[in-house]
Amino acid sequence: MERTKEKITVIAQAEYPVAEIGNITKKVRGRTLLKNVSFTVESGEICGLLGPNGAGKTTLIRALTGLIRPDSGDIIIGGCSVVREREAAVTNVGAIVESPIFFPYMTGRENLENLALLHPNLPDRAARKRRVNEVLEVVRMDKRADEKIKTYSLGMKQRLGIAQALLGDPELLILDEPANGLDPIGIRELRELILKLKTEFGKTILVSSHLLDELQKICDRIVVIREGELVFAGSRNEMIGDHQSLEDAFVEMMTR
Ligand SMILES: Nc1ncnc2c1ncn2[C@@H]1O[C@H](COP(=O)(O)OP(=O)(O)OP(=O)(O)O)[C@@H](O)[C@H]1O
Repeated sequence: MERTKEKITVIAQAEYPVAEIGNITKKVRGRTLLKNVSFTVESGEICGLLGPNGAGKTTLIRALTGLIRPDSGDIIIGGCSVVREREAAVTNVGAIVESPIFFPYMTGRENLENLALLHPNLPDRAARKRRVNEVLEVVRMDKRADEKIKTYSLGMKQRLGIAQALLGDPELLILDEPANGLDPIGIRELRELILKLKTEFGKTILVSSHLLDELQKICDRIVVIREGELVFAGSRNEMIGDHQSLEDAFVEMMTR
């Protein structure tokens, strides 16, 4: 009997998208930043969000994290509406939006323990300490956790940012331009971490970047927006089609 129940839960999880963006429009001072954007992010996938400068990627990510409210349409994350049940919906999301901000004179661990106070599912000190240890290990920052942030490289800060995003064990992890400013070693470490989060921890990840080679290496699906409108949503291989690379396909799509 118990086994049947477990099975049903697993099937149900796999059947529904982790995030459903349904026809969202956002206007600011008469200007349309997002226009009827719809797509889904499926469970366990890495979805790349692409678009030229000013396309609306960060605006879309701000809507997904509940920082701004769409004028129309809805976003459902983990079954909860960001518009109608904002708090419940955003507990299903962990995000780094551009470079994460930490207190430089505190250690990585102290910063995370502070941020863990914001999570309702980490009610006591022992639970917070345990979770902070876990996420530090996942991002391979456990050995440097007791050093001050001001001694960290950008790559280490980005990994700590991902650790912060994982604190609440979210269904959906959103990374806005996480590779910005990283050197090739930092980019490789970040790529390995993102892939590990998918394969070992089953995370669903939405990642925006202008580094199309990187997205080609890690993404299962691609969503492209331009001037606030969706121009493509499909598998990475569908997007590449007959082109040599994702970059070629993207440039062709943008100049068509
Ligand atoms: N609060 C705001 N008020 C007015 N315009 C805004 C506001 N926020 C963003 N914009 C404009 O909306 C457009 C989309 O911005 P957004 O930051 O979402 O683009 P992006 O795709 O993330 O760009 P980039 O790749 O350069 O980071 C830009 O033209 C930007 O100037």
